[in-house]
Amino acid sequence: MASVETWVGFGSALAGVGLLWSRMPEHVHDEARYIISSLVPMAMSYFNPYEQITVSEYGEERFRRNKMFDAVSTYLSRVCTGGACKLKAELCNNGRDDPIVTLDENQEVVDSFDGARMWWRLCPKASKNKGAITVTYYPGEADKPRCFKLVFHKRHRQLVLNSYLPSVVRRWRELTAMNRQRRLFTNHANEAKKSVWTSVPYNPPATFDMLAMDHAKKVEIVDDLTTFQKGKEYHSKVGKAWKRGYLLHGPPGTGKSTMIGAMANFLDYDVYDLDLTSVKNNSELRKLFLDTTDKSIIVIEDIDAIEVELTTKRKGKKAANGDEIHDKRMLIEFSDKNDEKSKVTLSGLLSFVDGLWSACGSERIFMFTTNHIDRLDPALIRPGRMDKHIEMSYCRFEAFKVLAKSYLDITEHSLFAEIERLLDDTDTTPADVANNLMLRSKRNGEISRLLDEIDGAPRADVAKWCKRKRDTDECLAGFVEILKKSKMESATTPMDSMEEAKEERPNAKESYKMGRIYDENCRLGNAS
Ligand SMILES: Nc1ncnc2c1ncn2[C@@H]1O[C@H](COP(=O)(O)OP(=O)(O)OP(=O)(O)O)[C@@H](O)[C@H]1O
Ligand SMILES: [Mg+2]
Repeated sequence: MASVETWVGFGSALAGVGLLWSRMPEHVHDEARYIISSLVPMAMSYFNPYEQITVSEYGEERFRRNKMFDAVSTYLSRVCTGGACKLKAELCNNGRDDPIVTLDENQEVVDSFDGARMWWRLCPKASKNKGAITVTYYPGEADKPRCFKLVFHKRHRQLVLNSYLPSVVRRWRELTAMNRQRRLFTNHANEAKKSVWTSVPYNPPATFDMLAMDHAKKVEIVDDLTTFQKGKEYHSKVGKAWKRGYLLHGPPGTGKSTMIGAMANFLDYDVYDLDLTSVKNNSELRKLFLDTTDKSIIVIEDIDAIEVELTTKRKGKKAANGDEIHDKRMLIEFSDKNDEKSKVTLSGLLSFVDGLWSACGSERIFMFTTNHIDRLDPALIRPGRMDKHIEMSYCRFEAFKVLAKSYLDITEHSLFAEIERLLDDTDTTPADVANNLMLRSKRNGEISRLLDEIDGAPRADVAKWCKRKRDTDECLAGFVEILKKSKMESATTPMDSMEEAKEERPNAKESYKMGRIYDENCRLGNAS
């Protein structure tokens, strides 16, 4: 009976509040609604005993990837997938047969730490404003990136912040050190037209031992790299960013790319091969640089071709005033410059090499390669800009001996003296020499005959057998003939016409570069 009275009293009180509400002026309604809406979450959080931490894939400013996200992802996939029923498996191209298994989106897993329970969930990418039209500076910015949500009891807040999360990061570092796979990254435009890195496992076969070049120069480079790698304290003592810049220059086929592979092997660093043609502007370039990791080599190949593009922008005014433009590639690029779509500038690039931004990150090596050092902007080659200029040159006898050892497994031969003389008289690249010391195409028929003869034997055995059978004398004699021919040709071709021919006929690589620039212009709608 008493309870019925209570309900009746409660009903009349509600009716009274309703009447009061309807009599109140409109602005009081708004005020009251505001107070209620701010009180509700407070009341809810008072009664809710759980707290939540979000670990987003990208930082708030969407500028760089959140390493904590990677740490949590690796940690959970190694430690907590036991109780999960929705997983994702991926086979990495690293030669291993065991797939990498990670949590699928919206799958919740439970971890325990020091007696406390932690609930983790991977939330998918979501649109910030469903149905609404959002105008953003960057395409794709309207999306909320993927994130991990960690839920735990309020009383474990200090434990989570001071012990649990640091232990997740520590475990992540241990796991990545244990399963480290060197990677080769390259940038390309994603579906949102932003340049992003993608990577593949990277195990270059090149080492310094097989690199054909002047021995003293090789030792100097190896010493330089060793000093750099051990230079953490030295760099912080002298207040210098822990980075080093190399400019590799020399004709095509002299081993510049091979040298990068050898350096990556020697230092055990990742390689970032930066393709400037797919970077829209300086801010995109900055984001790419910030997304690189420590202990890495950042490579810009053929800087002369790209640099034409960059310097044209700087020299654009001069050219617009009517100066003659001699370089064909410059003309192609010039049309691009005028519409201001591409705004990567040389100064933007250099700010990472030795400018303000170079201090972001440590233990990084910048490598620029070029076939034409004489075509580079003086700003790029001025003293102190790149720490070391390394010239990769034509193959002389010392370098030849390295190749003979690698390809033919010999250190002495009666033809060596003649080869030494001929190499001094001709400009033969190590790539040409290597090519001539390999099983040449005219022997392909011979190989297939041998394969037929020993039908059924395992391929590896056949290959070994063929290699043993290879006639070193014949190979070297053939090489001597090629060198003699090339010496005769260079003696009969007047120097001037050789230079002209070089200028007029771009080699395959230059055509490729021109094609790449042309394609880029087509993409931007500038091709004429
Ligand atoms: N110095 C060298 N030592 C050993 N091998 C070499 C050397 N130079 C070239 N080679 C051989 O020639 C091939 C091509 O060389 P590489 O790509 O390194 O030349 P590059 O200087 O980078 O040429 P480009 O200027 O065209 O990029 C290599 O795969 C390697 O087998
Ligand atoms: Mg190269």
